[in-house]
Amino acid sequence: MSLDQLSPEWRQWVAENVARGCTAESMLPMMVQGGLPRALSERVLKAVHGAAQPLPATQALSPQASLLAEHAEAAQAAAAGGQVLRARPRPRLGGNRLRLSDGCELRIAAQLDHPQVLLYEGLLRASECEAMIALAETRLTRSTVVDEQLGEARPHEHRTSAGGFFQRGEHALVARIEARLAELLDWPVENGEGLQVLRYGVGGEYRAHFDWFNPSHAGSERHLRTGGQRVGTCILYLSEVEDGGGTRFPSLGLEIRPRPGAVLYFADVDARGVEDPSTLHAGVPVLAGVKYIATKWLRERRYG
Ligand SMILES: O=C(O)CCC(=O)C(=O)O
Ligand SMILES: [Fe+2]
Repeated sequence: MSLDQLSPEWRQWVAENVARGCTAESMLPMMVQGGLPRALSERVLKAVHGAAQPLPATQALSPQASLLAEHAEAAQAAAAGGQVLRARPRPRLGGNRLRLSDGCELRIAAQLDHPQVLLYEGLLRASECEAMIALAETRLTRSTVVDEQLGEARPHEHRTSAGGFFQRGEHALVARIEARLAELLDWPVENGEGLQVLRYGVGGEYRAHFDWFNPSHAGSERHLRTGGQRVGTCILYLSEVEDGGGTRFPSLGLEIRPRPGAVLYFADVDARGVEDPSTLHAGVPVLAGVKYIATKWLRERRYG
């Protein structure tokens, strides 16, 4: 059957959207835009929309709890008249403790539903945090921000950190972290930007900003062309910071304090896939010590 020709991620996407009651007309453009051949997408949609029952999603890929929560959110969005524009990662929500296929054990430390924010502890061991810092140390340069009009990266007084980029899979450790995140968030490795390690000294900060590209800014176009919108952000905390250096969401009154090995995930878009202004966030100034984090932005589609 045509469904067998889809990757597990696409099978699950199809299953969820059929279960949500999305029409073939709304799903087809998203499949084609996501890189599936049109003829195959049409065959799949014909097959699934002809079926009396929604397709069961596989347990292994998505714990039931995660599916239910996501469905409830989508149902709410649909009830509010919203149409699902983009898919987004599906962070694992089931169970206080999670085990990934490479044996990594995590704990869900905090969860917020709107916007979707998850704090997982235990993504990295202490030795892995130290190894990431050591790998990055040789390539740290002054961080930049994207110019709103030109789309170019340039240093800015609002972002006083030093950073170093890693290509996807550049080192075994980088690849291992990427595989864990992909499994934890149920989002393909290929849709992720490379990991970026940031170092903030005392006074270093990243003032309030959005990670999504503002579609109304001229400079966003060239970024959106490759990989589409940023749909999720991962911040991996690599060091113990003596004082300050939290990640703060001013409109939520929420601040996450750095804890080595933990990862903060938040969805940059709401359940319909629309850029979410409540994700405004900042790296607050470091008051004592040094803050190291690794950031990964997840794109709507295959990136690079
Ligand atoms: O430093 C932080 O805690 C936040 C970093 C951040 O927002 C980013 O790199 O986009
Ligand atoms: Fe950010």
